Amino acid sequence: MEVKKLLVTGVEKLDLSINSEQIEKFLDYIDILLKWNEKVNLTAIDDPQDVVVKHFLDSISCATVIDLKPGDKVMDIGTGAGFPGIPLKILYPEIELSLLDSRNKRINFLKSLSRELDLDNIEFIHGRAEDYGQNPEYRENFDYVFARAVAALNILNEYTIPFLKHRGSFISQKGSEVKKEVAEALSSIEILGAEFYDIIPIELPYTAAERNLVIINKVRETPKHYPRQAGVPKQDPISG
Ligand SMILES: C[S@@+](CC[C@H](N)C(=O)[O-])C[C@H]1O[C@@H](n2cnc3c(N)ncnc32)[C@H](O)[C@@H]1O
Repeated sequence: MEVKKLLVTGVEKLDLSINSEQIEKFLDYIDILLKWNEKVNLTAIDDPQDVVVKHFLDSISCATVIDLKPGDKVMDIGTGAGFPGIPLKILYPEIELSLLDSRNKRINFLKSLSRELDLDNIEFIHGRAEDYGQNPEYRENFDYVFARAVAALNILNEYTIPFLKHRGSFISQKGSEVKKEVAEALSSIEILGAEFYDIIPIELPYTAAERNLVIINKVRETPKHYPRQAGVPKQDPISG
């Protein structure tokens, strides 16, 4: 199927809507991503149709379980080439998006991409989730946090939950191992001041891959000593 048609019908199948300006931005995103990818390692996916399904539709599928409103503060941790943050920003231009990644080459790509796509109200942060999670400007400050393909959920919780405001949500995209990951992450969710809410299976159009969204809600302040120093959550995940 033609790339544009794949995008438009895929968005419709997810019950979301898209206008012609947004379609153009997604198509430009493909060109810019694949051009940069020849020089900077951004993604293993280099076929435009796969970019639409595995990056764009997978990213925006997050919006099927939440109601993103103008002014919502959204953090994407380990955003890489902008997933899921940038596709969500294209579809919901009035959110305030922060993109964080520990690799500066990826942050530079995102700055250039955002200029070319004319996206505003995006903050670019080069650094580690563990460091910024202790920074009072960012801690307990976001309505939604996303982090796709960054770590197992018990590790990811320590990267993400400290950023959430009271009643904010961490939406985690997971594959077929979701139940096992959630079971292993329940104690970290509780310790970090959140509550497991639900696992929602997603039918991602044009693929048989199993996709799920895990919803975790912040209910208390995160204890001050979390997140621990950079590297520690991965070496020694919270268990219980
Ligand atoms: C496999 S990539 C996934 C990128 C993107 N989220 C996606 O789904 O395509 C993981 C990204 O997380 C970043 N990352 C891993 N651990 C991190 C940490 N502790 N703090 C900030 N970024 C991190 C890496 O630099 C990398 O860009």
